[in-house]
Amino acid sequence: MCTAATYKTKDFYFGRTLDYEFSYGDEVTITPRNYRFNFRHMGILESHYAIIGMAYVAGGYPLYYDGINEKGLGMAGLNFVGNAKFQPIEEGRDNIAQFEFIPWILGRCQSVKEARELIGRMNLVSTPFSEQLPSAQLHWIISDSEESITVEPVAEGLKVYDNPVGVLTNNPPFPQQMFMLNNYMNLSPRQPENKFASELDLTTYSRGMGALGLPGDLSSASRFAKVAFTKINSVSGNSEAESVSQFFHILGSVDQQRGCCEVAEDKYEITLYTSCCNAKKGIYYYTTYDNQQITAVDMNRENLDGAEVVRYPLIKEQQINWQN
Ligand SMILES: C[C@H](CCC(=O)NCCS(=O)(=O)O)[C@H]1CC[C@H]2[C@@H]3[C@H](O)C[C@@H]4C[C@H](O)CC[C@]4(C)[C@H]3C[C@H](O)[C@]12C
Repeated sequence: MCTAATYKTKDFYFGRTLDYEFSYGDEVTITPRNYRFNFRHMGILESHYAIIGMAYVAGGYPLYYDGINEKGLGMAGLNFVGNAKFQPIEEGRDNIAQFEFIPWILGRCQSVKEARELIGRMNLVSTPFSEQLPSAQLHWIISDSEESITVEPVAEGLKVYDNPVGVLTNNPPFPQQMFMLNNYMNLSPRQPENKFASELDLTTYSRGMGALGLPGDLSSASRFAKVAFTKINSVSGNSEAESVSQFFHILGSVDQQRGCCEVAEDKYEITLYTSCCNAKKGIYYYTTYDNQQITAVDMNRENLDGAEVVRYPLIKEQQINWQN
């Protein structure tokens, strides 16, 4: 399972948790403007917006899981297993392989509005990256500081939904996730009043009772509600440190601890990494399961006019700051 979220203070933040039972070899990867993207059905894109994000780099090619571009647009792919369907190649449309979707959008669009236009001409096809890396069944969130959309490749084609919460998890399809928020409309960060029975002397015996009923399990539908509630009620200062800190707390509300989600005997899904991008400044912050110290990579400290990807292997070991 995975969870993605947006957050706005003075700047705009975009990030995700990546929950899985193994890592492909994730690296913070910067693709500068002149890296030649060779699209399988669309030819070569000689120059494009620079991108920073998490990727598995295979044979020099950045297979992005999530990222932002230099214009402040963010995009993340999350599992959508069983529902994701890719189309056959169609003449006259922009045929984009599933693994090319993130560079196609982040390389060419400044905003969600522009992304909608490109997606309108697009046909998402299942051309695999390689025999060893077949198409992943994903759906995507695309966000800028003003709005978010969810893109779902289903049997009928690509569905694009407005995403007013700025949150995405996994199954079921997005309209159902949104519908289920109706179940929680009564929840509040404030203490409840006794509406149950006036003749009973019911009291608030604990803080936090206004959100009693907010799910805490790791299912995708529960994480959707939990992170939406946390994000929407979040309060933080505007500074970079306060915003980044609050963002990690928002995604921390759906963190997966080893042992709580068994996927096979003795195999557990865990939060492999959590990311938080300052989309305005081009900074990719992350923590990993064993390293809760925030690490940052700033795309603007690299030569964005270059032609080769720049890779930062994750610092995965715990960094304890001893005080004595
Ligand atoms: C496994 C990841 C999604 C994690 C997730 O959503 N887990 C939820 C589990 S559950 O179903 O809901 O139970 C996805 C997100 C991005 C994916 C990667 C990216 O799409 C980039 C390439 C794409 C290639 O086609 C396959 C390898 C790959 C490198 C993908 C491997 C894997 O499918 C990733 C890493």
